[in-house]
Amino acid sequence: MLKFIRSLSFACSGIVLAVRSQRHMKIHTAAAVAVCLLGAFLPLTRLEWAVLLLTISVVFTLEMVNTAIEKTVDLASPGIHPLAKAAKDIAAGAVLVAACCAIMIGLLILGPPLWHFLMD
Ligand SMILES: Nc1ncnc2c1ncn2[C@@H]1O[C@H](COP(=O)(O)OP(=O)(O)OP(=O)(O)O)[C@@H](O)[C@H]1O
Repeated sequence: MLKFIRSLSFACSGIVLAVRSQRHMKIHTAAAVAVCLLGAFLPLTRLEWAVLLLTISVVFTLEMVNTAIEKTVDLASPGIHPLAKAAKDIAAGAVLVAACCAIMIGLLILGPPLWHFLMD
């Protein structure tokens, strides 16, 4: 049990470190808070909330994995290397794919009820 709590605290400090040190994590956090606040004012179904939360978690997870890959590459290959570039660019590309899909999902779910709310 004590080992589990220790592992949990290391994982939590990893989240805090990622949010504090990574500009993109701050942007994702601000976007996630804005989406949740907006969602709280709109009549969303449980399924829509589930999709929004899943989407937010995918973006956060990929950004943290991207950061971990960047740090591992910097440690393993401090000099310039084409494989280091490929690893970092592919990891960053994964975040970009998730972020673009998240924007589209957000528009699909929040767009119509927000439109009704503003037009009524
Ligand atoms: N060791 C390296 N060898 C070759 N190219 C690299 C190397 N390190 C970084 N690059 C190139 O420079 C780009 C920027 O790398 P950097 O480590 O600054 O990440 P970043 O995208 O600025 O991330 P962040 O701002 O989140 O720290 C990479 O995407 C890659 O194309």
